[in-house]
Parts: sequence; structure tokens; C-alpha cells
Amino acid sequence: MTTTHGALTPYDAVLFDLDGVLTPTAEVHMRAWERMFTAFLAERGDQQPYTDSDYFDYVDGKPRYDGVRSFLASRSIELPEGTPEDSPETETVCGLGNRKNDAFAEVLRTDGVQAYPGSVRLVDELLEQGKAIAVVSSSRNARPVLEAAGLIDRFTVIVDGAVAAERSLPGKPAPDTFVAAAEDLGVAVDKAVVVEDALSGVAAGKAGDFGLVVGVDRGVGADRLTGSGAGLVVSDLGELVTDGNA
Ligand SMILES: O=P(O)(O)OC[C@H]1O[C@@H](O)[C@H](O)[C@@H](O)[C@@H]1O
Repeated sequence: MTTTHGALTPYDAVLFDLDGVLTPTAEVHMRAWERMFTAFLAERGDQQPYTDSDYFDYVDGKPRYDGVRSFLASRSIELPEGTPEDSPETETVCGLGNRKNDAFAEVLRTDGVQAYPGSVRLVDELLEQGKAIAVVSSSRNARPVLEAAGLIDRFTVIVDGAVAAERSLPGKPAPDTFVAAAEDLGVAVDKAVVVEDALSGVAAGKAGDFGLVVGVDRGVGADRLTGSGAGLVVSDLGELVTDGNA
């Protein structure tokens, strides 16, 4: 078995994905996508239902409209792109993405967010050790989610979907958002660790030649995370806490 305690010790910075890594919101995104795509396919009379595999293979970890585009392409469904201003009723790539976002926002409002306790312990230990940390998320909801989870004050560098759009950075699986976060922290990529639960995010870490890519297995499967480039796979970030025993 791979030793996890102390695995982060040689590195200066840790770049955390958010949904599914710090907070259980990957599940909320997943269900919101399922609700939207299931209704969309049913309206079209499509016989092949939307499944969790569709989420993991085409949507997970990617920016909102990239996820829509990627899933529609997998079913050879062509829709106009539209614009981010499209209303959720519009039958466009952007309209469908915004339709899903309404479902996500409703859950966030009604249920709130509790961070994974093991993830909070690791973040706090890294801060105590003086390591640099950042959040790198494809989501435009990253700040509200961090706020709802009570984590926002722990992070000075947050590269989210809105920042990526402002700086014209391509989303995961491209490495650019992680590289930008390392630059913002002033740390070289080979001294930084990427922590990800999505195949697209692990692939981004691998493509960016980061010192280590940690896969967090929240359902994708350890083999697939390793196959996409994870050097280490854990099921909870508490496994990486050293408690002074590194
Ligand atoms: O639509 P948002 O909130 O900008 O999020 C985009 C993506 O953000 C990622 O973090 C999630 O893994 C995806 O499920 C989600 O689709």
C-alpha cells in the first residue's frame, strides 16, 4: 500500500480543486446535471437515458458550457451555442448550462454546504506549516460555495470559472488554470501538488507537469484516476494529514 502520510512534505504549494475535494458539492453538481439532462432527453424522445457514467466521462470537472458541449457531442446532438446571457428556457448549449445552474443554486440555497472534515484538517495543517495553498475550480459558483462552507478566508488565491473567463484561460483538462494559480502563489509547478477528484482535473495536473497529482476517489474509481495521471489516490484528504508525524 502507498504511504500517504508525509506525501506532501517535499512540496511548497498545494492546489485544491473544490467540488468533490474540499466540499461534497460534486454530488450536487452531478444531480443537478442529471435532472437537467434527463428532462432534456425525455423531451426529445431519446431512448438512451443519461447516466452517472455520462457525468464522469463528459461533464465532471469541466467548465459549465464545455460540459454541455462534450455530453451533447457524445450523443451526436447539435444545438446552437447561444450566449451566457441565454435564459434557462433557451434550447442552446448556454441555455442548458444555465438551466442546470438554476437547479444547483436552489440546492445551495436550501441545503447549504458542509466541507469534508478531513479536507479542512489538511488545509489547516498546511497553513500551520506555512505552505502556499489555492483553490482551482472550473465552477463560477466556487466563491459562494467556499463562503457557504466557511472556508473562503483560508484562501488568498482562487482561480475559478469566472477568473478563467476573465483571463481567457482554457478550462480543465487543459493545465492553464492550475499553472496560473501556481504563478499567483509564486511557486514552480514541480514544487506544487494538484489535488483532484475528476478525470479532467487529474489530466490537467498531469499535462502541467506538476510535482504530484493526488486523485481523490469519490466514485470515479482509483484505477481510472491513476490511468489519467494521479501519482497517489486517497479516499479522504484526512489520509494526508501528518499530525506532526511526516
Ligand atoms: O456551472 P458551474 O458552477 O460554473 O460549474 C462548472 C463545473 O464545475 C466543476 O467543479 C464541477 O465538477 C462540474 O460538475 C461543474 O459542471
